[in-house]
Amino acid sequence: MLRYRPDFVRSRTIEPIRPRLYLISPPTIDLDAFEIDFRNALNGGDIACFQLRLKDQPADVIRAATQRLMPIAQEKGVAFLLNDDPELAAELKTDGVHVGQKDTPYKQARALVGDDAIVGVTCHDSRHLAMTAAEQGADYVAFGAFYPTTTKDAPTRAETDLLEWWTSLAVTPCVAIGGITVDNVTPLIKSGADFIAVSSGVWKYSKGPEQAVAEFNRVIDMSVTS
Ligand SMILES: Cc1ncc(COP(=O)(O)OP(=O)(O)O)c(N)n1
Ligand SMILES: Cc1nc(C(=O)O)sc1CCOP(=O)(O)O
Ligand SMILES: [Mg+2]
Repeated sequence: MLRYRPDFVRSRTIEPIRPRLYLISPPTIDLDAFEIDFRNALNGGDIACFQLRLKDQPADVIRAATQRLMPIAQEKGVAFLLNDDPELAAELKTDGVHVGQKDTPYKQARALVGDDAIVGVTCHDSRHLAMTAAEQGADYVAFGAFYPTTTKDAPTRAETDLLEWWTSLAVTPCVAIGGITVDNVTPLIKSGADFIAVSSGVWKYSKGPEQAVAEFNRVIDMSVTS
């Protein structure tokens, strides 16, 4: 099966890495209205992947959103991941799934979606959780929340030294998440985050999602060259 996969392997070279944007949906959406925002965001510039994170929505709502949005993402080479539910991800043949510490455990999620799919794991601010997830074979580990966020009641705050530590020793890529905006993303880029996960910083950007994605990419390009 063809799967859309960003390069979830970091080679350790002296070249600075260029982090990529990891888009996360709002927790609830009106599908017709969101499709327009989504298309606009995808037109804004480079995006590695998109996570459909419709919290506590019925499976049929998630099915309908996936069937509508996944082809749009894949057409642009953007991997489509489902949050929380590896069984539904397997049924819908998404490119991957993201699981947290209170969701299906990594090994079970992997068994459900198969070896070709992307499986990412929330590791909060924990080195131990990240090492465990990476050893088990996770495609990425996610650290957060780096900044205050109103999207989720995030249980931990992560600091940039965690990214520096992780990227100095691990090859499994790391995702930085939580309250990230175009105005506060630079320290995360400088600390080595491989992926920058953003929800409200794109969907609630004053100039709209297309400009937000363009601006994130501009800041990323500036930060890796300066
Ligand atoms: C990329 C990414 N990182 C972290 C999370 C949070 O997952 P989780 O802790 O399971 O919380 P919910 O998102 O399910 O509320 C994520 N979804 N994506
Ligand atoms: C889904 C999620 N997980 C977090 C964690 O800390 O694990 S923070 C978060 C919210 C991300 O949305 P925004 O970019 O709007 O802050
Ligand atoms: Mg979860």
